[in-house]
Amino acid sequence: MIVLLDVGNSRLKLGWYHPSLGREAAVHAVALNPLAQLPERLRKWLSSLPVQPRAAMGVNVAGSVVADMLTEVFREASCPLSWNAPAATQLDVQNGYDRPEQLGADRWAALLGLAGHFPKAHPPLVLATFGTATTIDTLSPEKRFEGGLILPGPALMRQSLAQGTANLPLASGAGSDYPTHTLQAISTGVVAAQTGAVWRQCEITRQRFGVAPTLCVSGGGWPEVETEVRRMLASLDIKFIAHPVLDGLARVLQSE
Ligand SMILES: Nc1ncnc2c1ncn2[C@@H]1O[C@H](COP(=O)(O)OP(=O)(O)OP(=O)(O)O)[C@@H](O)[C@H]1O
Ligand SMILES: CC(C)(CO)[C@@H](O)C(=O)NCCC(=O)O
Repeated sequence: MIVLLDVGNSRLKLGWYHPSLGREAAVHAVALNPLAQLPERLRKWLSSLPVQPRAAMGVNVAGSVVADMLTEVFREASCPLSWNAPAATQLDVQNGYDRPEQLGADRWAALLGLAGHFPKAHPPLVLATFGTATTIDTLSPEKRFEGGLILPGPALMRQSLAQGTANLPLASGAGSDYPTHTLQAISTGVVAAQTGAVWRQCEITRQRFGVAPTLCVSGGGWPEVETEVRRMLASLDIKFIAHPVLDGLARVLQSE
């Protein structure tokens, strides 16, 4: 059994892969804040596993302090931890970033996972992930990563308005076509910004490839934007993928 880790900006997502059983569907999330509690939480999770893992593989976008902390916990558990880094090509995916190593390791693993969900010929794919940050990445029919957007995720957008202005509250709640009070105006604005960015990438991708993309969506922020995305992009085929990053890591292990 091999542990899979997706170390994001706010949370660590943990799963496992078994060579004959594949990837376990259930995923356990651990907050990175407070960081001092992370080792203990991780040890507890490790000791709850039915079989002690022999190795771990992950991606990390949370920086070297977190990476070092995790490496140490896994070393103590006799379970060496390796990191999957973005490359110019890996498995069946090509990386179109100017400097492939600059691409977030989570985005790269998610693209590897995405490609695995489409083993046969497919239209262009747009993968929108609504996490701490939102990323909207395009994979061509030839499985080349063409590039993508980074913007604040829905929660970060709402927080930035509350922190950066004198009068605006931390908003939540349903949207409206014509918001008539402040909370609604903010909630609607945030969802519209997320949806607009997705719409732009889908439209640009349709123009580039001459065929509508399949929109794949993921992340804890998806429920917040789902109604609006489905409304504004009603003509598109939309597919939810629960854990593309861990799917990508499992594919890497499967190929070894
Ligand atoms: N209780 C909640 N607290 C904060 N965000 C929430 C909550 N419920 C849903 N969300 C939404 O989930 C989004 C965060 O998504 P997700 O949990 O996938 O990210 P994350 O795992 O924290 O990100 P990262 O991978 O960068 O650590 C927020 O932008 C927000 O819209
Ligand atoms: C964009 C995030 C924060 C999304 O988690 C992460 O993938 C990251 O830190 N990326 C590095 C920069 C880039 O992908 O261009």
